[in-house]
Amino acid sequence: MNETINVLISEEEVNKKIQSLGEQISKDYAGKELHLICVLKGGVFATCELAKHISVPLSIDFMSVSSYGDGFVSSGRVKIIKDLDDSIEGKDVLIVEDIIDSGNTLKYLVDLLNTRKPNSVKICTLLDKPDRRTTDVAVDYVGFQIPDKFVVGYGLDYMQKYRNLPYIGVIE
Ligand SMILES: O=P(O)(O)OC[C@H]1O[C@H](OP(=O)(O)OP(=O)(O)O)[C@H](O)[C@@H]1O
Ligand code: HPA
Ligand SMILES: [Mg+2]
Repeated sequence: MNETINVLISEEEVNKKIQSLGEQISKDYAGKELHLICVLKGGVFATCELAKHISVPLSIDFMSVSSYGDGFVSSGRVKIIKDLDDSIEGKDVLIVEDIIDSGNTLKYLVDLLNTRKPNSVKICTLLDKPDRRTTDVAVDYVGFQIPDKFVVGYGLDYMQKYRNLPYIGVIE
């Protein structure tokens, strides 16, 4: 079955926003090196686009976590599918996500990464759905706040589909 998808945030708006986030992050980390952590799978498009607009030296590592399975609602259990390859000890870490919804995933990740003695841990998310938050997490860089709708595109999936849409859409 094919779902109907309406555009919520256009490709141009998304790309412009990520560019400005990259410029802000470059200013904030001037004189430092940055270690980006891409949260797979959803964070992959935002991470790649953001990295292109960051001008301080950076490295990238990948962690794969999952809590939604194929549904619209978080299972509440965050499962590590793939851990980081490299140590983050002493590094300035920036976690890059596609969305913060309940907050379960980022809360779990921040708590986990903080046990590994990084110099700092900050969060950048393309989308923030504040109405759905059940766990408090401090987010440092937000692209867009969105209403309580299930969105797809730019890394976000519904049953593993639609991640490749170059815009943010809403399933109706
Ligand atoms: O704030 P939360 O309620 O935790 O929701 C946000 C998380 O859910 C999605 O990932 P998902 O677990 O579906 O895995 P995926 O990235 O592989 O699609 C999304 O990419 C975030 O990582
Ligand atoms: O709105 C969403 N869409 C896709 N995946 C998600 N994971 C959390 N929220 C969402
Ligand atoms: Mg994800």
